[in-house]
Amino acid sequence: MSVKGHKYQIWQDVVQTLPGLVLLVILLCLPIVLNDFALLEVTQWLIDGLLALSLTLVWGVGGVFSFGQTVFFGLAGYSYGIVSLNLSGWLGTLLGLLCGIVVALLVASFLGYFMFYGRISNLAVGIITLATTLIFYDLFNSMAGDQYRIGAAAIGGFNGMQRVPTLLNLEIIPHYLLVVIVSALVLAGLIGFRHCRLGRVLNAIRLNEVRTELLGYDTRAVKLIGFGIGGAIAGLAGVLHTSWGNTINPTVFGSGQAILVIILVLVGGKNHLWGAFLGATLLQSLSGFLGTFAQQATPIILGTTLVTIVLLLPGGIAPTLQQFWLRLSRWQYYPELPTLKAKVGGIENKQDRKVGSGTAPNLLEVWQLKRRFGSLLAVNNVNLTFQPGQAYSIIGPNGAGKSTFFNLLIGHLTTTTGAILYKGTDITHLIPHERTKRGISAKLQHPNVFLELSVYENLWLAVAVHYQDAATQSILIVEMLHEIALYDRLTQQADTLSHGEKQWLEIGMAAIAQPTLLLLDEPTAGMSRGEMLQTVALVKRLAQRSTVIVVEHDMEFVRQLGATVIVFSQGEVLTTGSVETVQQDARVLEIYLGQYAKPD
Ligand SMILES: Nc1ncnc2c1ncn2[C@@H]1O[C@H](COP(=O)(O)OP(=O)(O)OP(=O)(O)O)[C@@H](O)[C@H]1O
Repeated sequence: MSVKGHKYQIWQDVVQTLPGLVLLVILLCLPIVLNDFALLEVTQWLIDGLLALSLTLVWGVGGVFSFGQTVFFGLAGYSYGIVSLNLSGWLGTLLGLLCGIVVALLVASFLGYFMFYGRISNLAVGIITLATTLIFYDLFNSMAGDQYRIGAAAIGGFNGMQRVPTLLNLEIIPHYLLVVIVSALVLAGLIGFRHCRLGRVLNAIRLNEVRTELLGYDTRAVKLIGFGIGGAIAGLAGVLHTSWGNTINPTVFGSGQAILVIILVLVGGKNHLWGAFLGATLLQSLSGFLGTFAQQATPIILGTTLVTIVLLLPGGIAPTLQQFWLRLSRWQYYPELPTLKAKVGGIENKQDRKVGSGTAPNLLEVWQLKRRFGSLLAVNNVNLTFQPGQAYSIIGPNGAGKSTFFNLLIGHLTTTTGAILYKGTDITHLIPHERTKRGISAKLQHPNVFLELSVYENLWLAVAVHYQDAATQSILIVEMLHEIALYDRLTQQADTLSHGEKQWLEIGMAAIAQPTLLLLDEPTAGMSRGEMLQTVALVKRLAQRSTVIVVEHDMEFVRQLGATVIVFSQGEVLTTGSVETVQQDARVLEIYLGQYAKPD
C-alpha cells in the first residue's frame, strides 16, 4: 500500500465519522430548542464524555488501564478553582484553565514516568492510579477548616470549593457551545493522533508490546506521552466541570466516579474514540430519567442495563452502530496497490551511519557470557566472535542454552556475568530497543507479529522506527513484500496468514530496515519442507546484506544454509566449524543421540 493507500484509510474514517459531524451540527443547534436546564444537563454529558475520551485514549488505544483517571480530572478542577477565585475576571479563568491542564499533565507525567520506566504491570498501573485518586479523596475531604484556604479560595472539605467563576464568565448557552466545540476539537485531534506515527505505535504497544520494543521503539516513552495527553484531556474535562457547576467537591476523586468512567468507556466502546461520548450520553441520560421517574429503582435498572449492554455487546455500542452505518453507506475499502519498483540500494543505511560501522574487525564479540536461572547455568562461559557479512547457525539439543543465548544478545535477558561487544562497543546493559536502534534486529522463536493489524501496517511499524520519510518507507515495504512473497496479501490481517507466512512476515519485519545484525530464532519452526526451502532461500538473500545468526533445530535447513555452525551443549559451546566438519564430529553425533557427557 502506498502513502495514497493510507489516505484511503483516513477517508474511510471520514465516512465513518460522518454521523458524528451531523451530530455536531445538531448539538450546535440544540440551544434553539432546549431550555437552560436541559442545556446544562447536555453540557454535563459532554464533559463526562470528554473525561471518558481521555480514558479511551489511554486504555482503549494505549492498553494502559488507568483505573483512577479521575485524579487528573479532580486536580485540574481544583486548580482551576484556586486560580480563577484568586485572579478575578475572564483572564483569571483563562489562566485557571491553563493551570488546570498543566497540573493534570504534570501529575500524569510524574506518575507515568515511574510506572512505565519502572516497567510495572498493567494491573499495578490500575491499582496505583486508583490508590492515588483515593488518597486525594481523603485529603480534600479532610481540608474542611478555614485554615485550608489559598487566598480567596477555600478548599471547603466535603462541601467542596464554592462560587468558582464560569470560564470566560460565559452564560449558559455560550458555555454550552464552548464545551461542544472543545469536545469536537479534542475528538478530531485524537482521531488525527490515532493515524499519526505516535498514535499507530501506541496502538501497536497495546497489541504487542514485546514486538513493538523489538522493532526499536522506546515503548516506555510512547506510553508516557499517551498517558500524559490522556491526563491533560481529563484535566480539561475537570476544568469544564468546575466551570459548569461553579463548584467542585471531593466526590470527583471517589471510587464511584472512577468506576463510572470505566463503565462509560465500556458501554460506548473501548476501541472507538467517539464511543466515549455515546456511553456518557446514554448512561447519564438514563440515570437522569430514572432519577426523575423511578428514583427507588434507579440502581437496579441502571445496573441491569449496564450488565446487559456489556454482556450482549462486549465491544460496546459504538462498533455495532459503526457496522450498521458502514452497511448502510455501502462503504467498501479498496486500497491502492503500490506500483513502486525502486530498489533499496540507493537508500543510505541509517543504523550504520549512526554507529560508524567498520571500525572494529569483529561485528559481535561475547566474552565469558554467563546466565544463571537459580542453580542452573543455562549459558556458561561462552566466548564467541562473529565476523561482519557472515552467516551463522546455532544448533544443539533441547535445553542446550541456544534461546537463552539468543535472548542475551537481543537484551531480553540480562547477563549474570560477562560482556557483549557490538562493533567494539559494550552493549551488555542496553535494553532491547537501544540495541535495535544500533542495527540489531530479531525474529523470536514463536511468530510474534501484530495479529490484529494488516501485513502492510506490520511492515510499516517495522520501518517507521528507522525512516520517517514516507517515500522511503514505501520503497522498503514494497521490496520486502516481494522478498517474503506476501505482496498480494498486504491488506490482509496478519491473523489470517498461515503459520509459515506469519514466520516470513516476522522475518520481513526484522529485516526490512536492513539491520547490520539479523538474529533469527527457529525461523522454520512448524513449516513444511517446501516452506523450509523457501525460507533457506530468503535467509540466504538477507545474508547478502546483513550478518545473520540463526538458531535452528532443523538440520536440513542448517545443511542447506551452509553457514558456519556453532554447537551448544549444556550451556557451553561444544564446537564450531563448517556443516561438514561439525557433522563428522563424534561429540556432536553423541549429543544428538543423547550420549555425550561433558568431561569433568
Ligand atoms: N526463564 C527461565 N527460567 C528458568 N529456567 C530457564 C528459563 N529459560 C530457560 N531456562 C532453562 O535454561 C536451560 C536452557 O534453555 P534454553 O531454552 O535456552 O535451551 P534451548 O537450547 O533453546 O532449548 P530448545 O531448543 O528446546 O528451545 C533449560 O534447562 C531451561 O529449562
